[in-house]
Amino acid sequence: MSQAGPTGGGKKAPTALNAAIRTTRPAFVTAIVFSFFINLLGLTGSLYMMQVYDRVLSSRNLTTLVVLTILIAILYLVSASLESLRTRLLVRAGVRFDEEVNADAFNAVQRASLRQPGPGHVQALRDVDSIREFFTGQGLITFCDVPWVPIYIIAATLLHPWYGVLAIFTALISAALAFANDRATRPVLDQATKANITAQNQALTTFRNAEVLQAMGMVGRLREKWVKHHYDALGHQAQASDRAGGLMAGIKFNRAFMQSLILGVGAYLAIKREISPGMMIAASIIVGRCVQPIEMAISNWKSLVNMRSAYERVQALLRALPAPGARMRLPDPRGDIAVENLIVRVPTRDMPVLKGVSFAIPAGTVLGVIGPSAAGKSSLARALVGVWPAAAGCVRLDGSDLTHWDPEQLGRFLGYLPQDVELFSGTIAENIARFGDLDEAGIVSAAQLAGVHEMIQRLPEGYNTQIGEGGQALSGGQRQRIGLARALYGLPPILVLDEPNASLDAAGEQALMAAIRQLKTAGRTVILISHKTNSLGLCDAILVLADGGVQAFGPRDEVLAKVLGPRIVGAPGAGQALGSAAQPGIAVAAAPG
Ligand SMILES: Nc1ncnc2c1ncn2[C@@H]1O[C@H](COP(=O)(O)OP(=O)(O)OP(=O)(O)O)[C@@H](O)[C@H]1O
Repeated sequence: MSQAGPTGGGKKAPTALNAAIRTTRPAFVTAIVFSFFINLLGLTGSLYMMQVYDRVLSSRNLTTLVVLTILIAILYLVSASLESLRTRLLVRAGVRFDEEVNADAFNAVQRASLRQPGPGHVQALRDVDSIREFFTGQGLITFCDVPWVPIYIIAATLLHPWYGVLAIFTALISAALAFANDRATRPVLDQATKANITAQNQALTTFRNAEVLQAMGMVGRLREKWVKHHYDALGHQAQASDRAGGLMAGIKFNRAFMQSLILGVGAYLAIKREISPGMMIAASIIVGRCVQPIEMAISNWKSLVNMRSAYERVQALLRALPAPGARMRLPDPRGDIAVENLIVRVPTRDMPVLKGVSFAIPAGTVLGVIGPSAAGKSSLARALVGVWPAAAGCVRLDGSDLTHWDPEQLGRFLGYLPQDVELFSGTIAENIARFGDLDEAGIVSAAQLAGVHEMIQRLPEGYNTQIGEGGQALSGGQRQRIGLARALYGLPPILVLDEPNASLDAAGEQALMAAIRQLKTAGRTVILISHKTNSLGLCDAILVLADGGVQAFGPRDEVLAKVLGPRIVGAPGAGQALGSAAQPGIAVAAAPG
């Protein structure tokens, strides 16, 4: 096994995968010991045959036959029990293995998805399954049998040294073929797996946009893209099968010829009276069993190669995105926010999207964030809730750098409504309660605050309505309002709302304004990103972003006066003026306070 293989983590930092292997190693070692006895008992068939041929047939003694038959039945029963125990042991070890690694793998997939959104990272969870299945299924058992080939060689040698030589020769040829098989197929199978993963990911993202494909006749073109990767995978698989096919033919020849050769050699030795006919039959079985584990290993080689690639992929992911160290529990935040010279990069790009943003607001402030498209408003929202890390500078919450908080603890104090509201499969109540304990009063009051309680009550199952994958059973506006209720759940001290009114009707907007007013009364800090301007009237302060930098920041009227000129602040249509005079592309109107 390579350095990165399941038994060795090299000099690199150990991961949950190493820990899982370490925890389950005793079970695997026990399974190997069981395999020893199972293989030892595997000799009983040939010994029985030898005794029947040489003892029972020559002496015509039926009592011996009965005793031998009872004995072999007992030995077979022991062997079957050991096999069953071995399977149970491996299955339980598999569960323990999974328990050790699944949380870290899931969290690493989550971190990877934050860096680069897409379905591809989920492959790591499938990879953990393949590793577990290898270790607990036929894969490991097959390879457990290989080390006991020497037992059969010794048994064959005890029958006659020539058989020992034949057994070694046969095992060596099979091993050479297995090695050749690995060399020939591993790189191609690796490429096939990669192409397969790419094809599957592409299909996943394509079908997520099934409506767009249908409406604009894009199915054919996107299918062509998928087919390219799919054929790529098929081509590599075919190439691997071609290469393995030739070797399998060699293996078949080896097996057939050796069986005959062993019988031929046996006949010669029997004629020379060096062995009995019973020994001749037993030897052909024993030498055959030298080849069997090796052949099984060859046919399971693909699963070993796949497991090894899966292991390396998971290990690489866990190493690239290690779990952050434990954080000290900080006191519950009030909601003071200070952003200090914040530089943020899109995780997949070098170019910063926020280029030294600084501002500070005390707890209880409602801050409006405006600016043209691509100014960096959503990027700032992501940085404020700790989704995108600061490349330089920092975001402070009650004076503590955001990175000093335990994300799970911090999450309770944050309400975040992203621009693209993503709800999860489950009930409305579960979604509002963020899939935590269902605090019914809290759920209803969050829904009421978001102005969505009546709408939920009109649904057939009310709060228990299943909303389907991604909330597909709801309209865009409903999704946004339930997303708002989720953000408001538990009245967190800080709320970051990214275009919360993008899909709202007039009633929805009114509910949103009422909610912000109540949040303000309750002393919550609200960051409100909006292209719509009727919400600006509720803001205490305004931050104008442009090209990733702060263009203006301060009390609402001051900023508007600075951007628009004092004469038109608060005047009807002021937003239009801001939109055209200062920020092309934004319609900002000062709303009644
Ligand atoms: N996931 C991403 N991958 C790559 N680039 C991104 C990503 N998200 C944002 N960007 C880039 O970052 C810049 C700022 O985007 P951001 O979404 O923060 O702007 P915005 O001000 O919220 O715009 P809008 O008002 O249109 O929502 C843009 O140039 C955008 O291309």
